[in-house]
Amino acid sequence: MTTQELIAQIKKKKSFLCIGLDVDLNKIPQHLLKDEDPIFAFNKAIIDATHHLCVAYKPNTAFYEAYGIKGWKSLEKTIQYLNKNYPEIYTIADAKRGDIGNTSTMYAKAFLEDLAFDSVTVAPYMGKDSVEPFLAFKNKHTIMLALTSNEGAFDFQTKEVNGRELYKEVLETSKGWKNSENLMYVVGATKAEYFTEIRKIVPNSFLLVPGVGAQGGNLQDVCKYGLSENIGLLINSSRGIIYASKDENFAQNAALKAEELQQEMATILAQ
Ligand SMILES: O=C(O)c1cc(=O)[nH]c(=O)n1[C@@H]1O[C@H](COP(=O)(O)O)[C@@H](O)[C@H]1O
Repeated sequence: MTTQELIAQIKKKKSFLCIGLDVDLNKIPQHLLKDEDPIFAFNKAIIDATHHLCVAYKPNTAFYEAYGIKGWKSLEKTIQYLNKNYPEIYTIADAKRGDIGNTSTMYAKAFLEDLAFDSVTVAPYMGKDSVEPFLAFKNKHTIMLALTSNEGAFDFQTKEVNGRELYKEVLETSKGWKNSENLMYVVGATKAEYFTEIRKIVPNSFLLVPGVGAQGGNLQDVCKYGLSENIGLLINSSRGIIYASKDENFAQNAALKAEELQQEMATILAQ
C-alpha cells in the first residue's frame, strides 16, 4: 500500500488506530481453546468486529513464534485473511529485524513478499546496509525504531553521539539512505515530550506510536505534538483493546475499546 492510500483511508475512517494482535493463549477466552487454531479464531473475531474502526493491524511475531510451526501458521492465516477480506487495511509485521545485507534481504522477502505484509519493523543498530534491503521493496514500508516506549530507551537512544541524541542521529542519518521515502519510524507514546524535536527532523514522516493504554501513554499529548500536515501518525494499542474481556463477548468489547480511541481521533481530526 502506498502512503497516499493509507492517508486516504485514515481520512475516510476518521481513524489512525492500529490494533496490535499480540495473542497470548493464557489471555484469550477459554472456549476458543477448543478450536483447531485458537490464535486465528481469536484474530478473526477481533478483526471482523473492529476493522471499521482502525486502519491497521500489527501482529507482533513474538506471540506467534512462541508457538513454533503452529504459531507461524496462525500468523500466515491471519495475514491471508486480512489481505483477502479487508485489502484496504494496512498491515505491519512487528518483527524488529535487521542484519547484514543478504540476511536482511531474506527477512524482507519473508515478511513483505511471502507473507505479503505492507510493512515490517526493523532495528537501526546495524546501520544503512542492514536497512536498505528492506527499503528496496516497492509500495512497502520499513518502520525503524527511533525512540522506543520502554524504560530502556534511556540506556542508549537518548545518549549523545556526534553532539546529538542517538535517536536524532538515527532519524537524520536515515533520511539520506536509498529509498528513504519508504521509511516510517517508531516513537513511543510514553515519550510525548520528544515529539516536537522529532517533528523538526522528520516533519511529514509517518510515526508508528505504541504505548497508549497498557504502557500509560496519552493519545491527546501524542497528537498535540506529533500530528503532521498529512496526519503522519499510526497509534497502536494491543492489550488495551484485544483483552477487553475474556467472555464470549470479547470481540464486541474489544470493538467498544477501539471505538473509544477512534472517537477521540475523529474529534482531534475535526479540529
Ligand atoms: O515496535 C513496536 O511496535 C513497539 C515499539 C516500542 O517502542 N514499544 C512497543 O510497545 N512496541 C510494541 O507495541 C505493542 C504494544 O502493546 P501494548 O502495550 O499491549 O499496547 C507490543 O507489540 C510491543 O512489542
